Amino acid sequence: MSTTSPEGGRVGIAVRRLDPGVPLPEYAHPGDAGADLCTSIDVVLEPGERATVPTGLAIALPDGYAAFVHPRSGLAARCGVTLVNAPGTVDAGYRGEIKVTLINTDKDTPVKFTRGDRIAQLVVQRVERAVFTEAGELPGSVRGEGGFGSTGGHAAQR
Ligand SMILES: O=c1ccn([C@H]2C[C@H](O)[C@@H](COP(=O)(O)OP(=O)(O)OP(=O)(O)O)O2)c(=O)[nH]1
Ligand SMILES: [Mg+2]
Repeated sequence: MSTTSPEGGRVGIAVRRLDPGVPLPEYAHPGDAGADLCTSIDVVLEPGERATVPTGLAIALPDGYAAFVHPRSGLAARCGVTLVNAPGTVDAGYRGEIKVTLINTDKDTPVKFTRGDRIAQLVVQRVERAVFTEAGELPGSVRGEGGFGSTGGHAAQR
């Protein structure tokens, strides 16, 4: 099966279930950018704890694509659960299991996930490969070297 043949205008991605009971990534609505990923295990995150959680899935992305593991905003807002490495990058050549490194940022409340719960979302994107060429000087720009808050307006400074 080709991973590059578009299906209904979408890119086709081969998915291997390492755990036969887990669902494939699924878009909850038409037009969603992220397809939900589920945990293949039961896991409890104590306050402040992180864990790398298996999804039971491996994928083969076509060359020129990458997939990014993003947090779910509902989990972040309701429970304080996010990803340590948001967004996680899944390379086109990666054939291992997709894993999700969750952290419970809440100070008091443990969060329990049961096998099959949606824990993150996968955004598939085309990506450019760059050629990095050393240069003694860079072309000028309006921003120049200003960064890291150079435009001001940070709450902590008020
Ligand atoms: O949230 C994530 C992030 C990465 N990966 C997998 C896919 C990716 O292709 C591989 C390597 O990720 P990354 O390059 O971010 O990690 P690294 O620490 O640089 O490892 P490596 O030395 O293997 O590149 O790990 C996941 O399953 N989930
Ligand atoms: Mg890497």
